[in-house]
Amino acid sequence: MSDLEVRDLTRVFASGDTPRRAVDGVSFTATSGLLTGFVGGNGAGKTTTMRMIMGVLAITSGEVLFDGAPVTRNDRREFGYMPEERGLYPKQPVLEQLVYLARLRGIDAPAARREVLEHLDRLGLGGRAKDHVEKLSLGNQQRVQIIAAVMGQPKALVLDEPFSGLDPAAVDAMADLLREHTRRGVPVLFSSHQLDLVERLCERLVILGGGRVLADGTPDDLRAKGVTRHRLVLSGDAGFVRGVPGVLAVDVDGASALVEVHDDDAANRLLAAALDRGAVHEFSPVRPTLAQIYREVTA
Ligand SMILES: Nc1ncnc2c1ncn2[C@@H]1O[C@H](COP(=O)(O)OP(=O)(O)OP(=O)(O)O)[C@@H](O)[C@H]1O
Repeated sequence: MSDLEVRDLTRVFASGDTPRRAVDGVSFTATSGLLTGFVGGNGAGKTTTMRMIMGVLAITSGEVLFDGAPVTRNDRREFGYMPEERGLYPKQPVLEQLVYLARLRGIDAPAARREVLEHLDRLGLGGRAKDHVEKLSLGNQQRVQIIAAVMGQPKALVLDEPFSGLDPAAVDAMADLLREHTRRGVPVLFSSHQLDLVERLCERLVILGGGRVLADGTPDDLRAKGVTRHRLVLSGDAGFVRGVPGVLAVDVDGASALVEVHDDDAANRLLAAALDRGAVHEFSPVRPTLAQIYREVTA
């Protein structure tokens, strides 16, 4: 069971006269056996962080640890990496290319062929083994890229946007595949802009903004820190909620309102005012979605 950890990781790009801190003191752990989602807006620093983890970009300061010790070249050789710039050769057949990549990882030829064919079948590409990569749709090329990253029992997986461009069936197949790796005790770190997907899949989350960690924890931890909203459903019009002190009306639609209450007193005032007007059919907390938490922490 080996965690992948970054400590105070920083990368400064010298662009003209004004150096830019694209990653600025980032620390987090991708725990072994868990799926960690890495989210953040465009330019937040996710790709730069992953490149430093993989050693394809020099670190300005800070460190990357694997299994509690500074990561070595040999460790990284055994990590599965899916880079942002997809690195397939367009004019080489799929099977040949994947077998070649597997052999670079030290897998012998028959085992490599067996593993590649199994993965192709699993991801619905069994009939495309002899096609050149360039003949595949972008989503199917993405599946090939994923296979390239997960072959040969990697010790950790670092995947930059592995789900982008995949259809729902491929997302499910891919999620199953990643879970198999977490079950082996491997840390899996993946970046994504698809918050609904991250919410569904991840056991841990790291939210990055402006090169810094804005929030880090399990989805439940982050939800507990977010603002809880309440849904109020009445028999009559709910528009009065707009005038209750300490209550922010997020959405009012006829007899139903979604509100944020600042404290328990405001909640009591709201409920009393509602009861004065007639029957209250529902007054219940609404768990914040990851998208809502994301908006709050990146605001
Ligand atoms: N080689 C480079 N030279 C100069 N600046 C760079 C370089 N690579 C990245 N940057 C800058 O670093 C910042 C972080 O970029 P990065 O690609 O890591 O973000 P990201 O979170 O992966 O974004 P996206 O979601 O858009 O892929 C951006 O402002 C980017 O312009």
